[in-house]
Amino acid sequence: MKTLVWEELGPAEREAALARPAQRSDPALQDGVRSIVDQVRDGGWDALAAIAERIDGEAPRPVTVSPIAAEARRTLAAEQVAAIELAAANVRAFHAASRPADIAVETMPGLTVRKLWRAIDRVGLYVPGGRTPLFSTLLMLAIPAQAAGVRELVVITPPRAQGGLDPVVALAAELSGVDTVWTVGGAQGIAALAFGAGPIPRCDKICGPGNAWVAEAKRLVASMAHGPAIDMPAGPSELMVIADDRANPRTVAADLLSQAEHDSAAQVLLATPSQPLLEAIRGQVEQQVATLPRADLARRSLKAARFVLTANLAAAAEVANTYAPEHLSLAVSDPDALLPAIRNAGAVFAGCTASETFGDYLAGSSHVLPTDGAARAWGGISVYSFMKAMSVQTVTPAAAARIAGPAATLARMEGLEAHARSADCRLEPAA
Ligand SMILES: NC(=O)c1ccc[n+]([C@@H]2O[C@H](COP(=O)([O-])OP(=O)(O)OC[C@H]3O[C@@H](n4cnc5c(N)ncnc54)[C@H](O)[C@@H]3O)[C@@H](O)[C@H]2O)c1
Ligand SMILES: N[C@H](CO)Cc1c[nH]c[nH+]1
Ligand SMILES: [Zn+2]
Repeated sequence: MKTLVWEELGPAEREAALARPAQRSDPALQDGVRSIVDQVRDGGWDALAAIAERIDGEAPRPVTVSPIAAEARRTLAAEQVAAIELAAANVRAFHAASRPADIAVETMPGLTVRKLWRAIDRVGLYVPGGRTPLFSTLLMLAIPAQAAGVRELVVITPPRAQGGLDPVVALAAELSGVDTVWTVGGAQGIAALAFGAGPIPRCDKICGPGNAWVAEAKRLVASMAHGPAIDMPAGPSELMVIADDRANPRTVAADLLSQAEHDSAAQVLLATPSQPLLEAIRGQVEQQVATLPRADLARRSLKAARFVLTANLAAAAEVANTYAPEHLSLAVSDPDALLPAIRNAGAVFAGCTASETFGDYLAGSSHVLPTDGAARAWGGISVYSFMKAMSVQTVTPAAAARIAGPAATLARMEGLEAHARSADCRLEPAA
């Protein structure tokens, strides 16, 4: 947990201070991912099965979720099932309300342009499960995809350590309207979704977060010829907290640790104008981390933590905009006053009673969010992630007669005679 005084840093030091953990862009990892992706693309199912067995202990299997979900309902406590159902209901409500509306604009009399939203045909969803099955991520992906109307979802997740599909993942799948989950993960799973492998069909787009292997594999397949689209860079978790002296150090420390426990490559940051608060939060982090079941993982992540002392809250907001965190908590007494200054963040938690954990599980928005600075240009998963807009032009004969001349003129100005003649044809009476 490094402390930095923002005003004392020059531009290069500021950039270095806000760098992501180096392990996320390890060249050996990138080479490893490329090798896996190439093998699966060229070798299909046999290569996929061999790699999956070597890395995760078993070949991919399509698992029908209903019997396993039924077992989960029998074995889980009623409050556990109720909590998942609550999360699913909130995520569904938010995304159903977020569906985009088609529009029609008459740009000139008789000339109408519509924007029509259409769902993507086939989308691959990655549900992380290396350390612990993140069943909540299945809700956060599949429910928005269903709200968008995707025809076919191909869902994959790593097998459990003891093999097979986790029952709670099966229950989350059932609640999200997904009937089959493939037990395959990592870069090999992403390659299978990207290029197809045996019965796993190639997908038009791959959505979902994961560790550095998964994030790098998505980046790579999207850059390859005939590769799929991807949702966004969504790698190891990040949280920045902006706090003023009204913030509770215990709560802020708990929030920081909530993301540090995800991954040794996760990163958490604090920006505050209050030195006493900064020190109090540091003390709380040190105290609380010792009591966590995942203390080792969190401690490794905390090595890349940054505690930034700023001149004021406006400067803290600029630190956030420069870093562009996946999650940004505004642990300040007047979050609405600070919000207009925030431009770059995947999700914002406004005020001390808002919690990153609420967003992770059940507020309603998706917790699949851009990391590694991608929040400068990307938003998190929404129904838009699973749709594209197509324009439709309709023209009355009278409007065609009015616009054919200017269109032909523009075409000839670009030296494109065939375009011009195509416009000119619209001046002729219909046959
Ligand atoms: N950005 C987001 O929206 C978001 C949301 C949820 C979770 N996350 C992140 O997802 C990640 C989940 O990570 P995880 O590891 O638990 O699960 P994961 O499913 O992402 O990755 C596990 C897989 O990685 C592969 N792998 C691991 N080590 C490997 C190695 N040495 N060689 C080859 N392959 C290897 C294996 O195939 C394994 O099954 C965390 O980093 C978490 O922070 C991010
Ligand atoms: N915080 C993660 C996104 O970075 C999502 C998650 C899933 N489960 C718990 N948290
Ligand atoms: Zn989380």
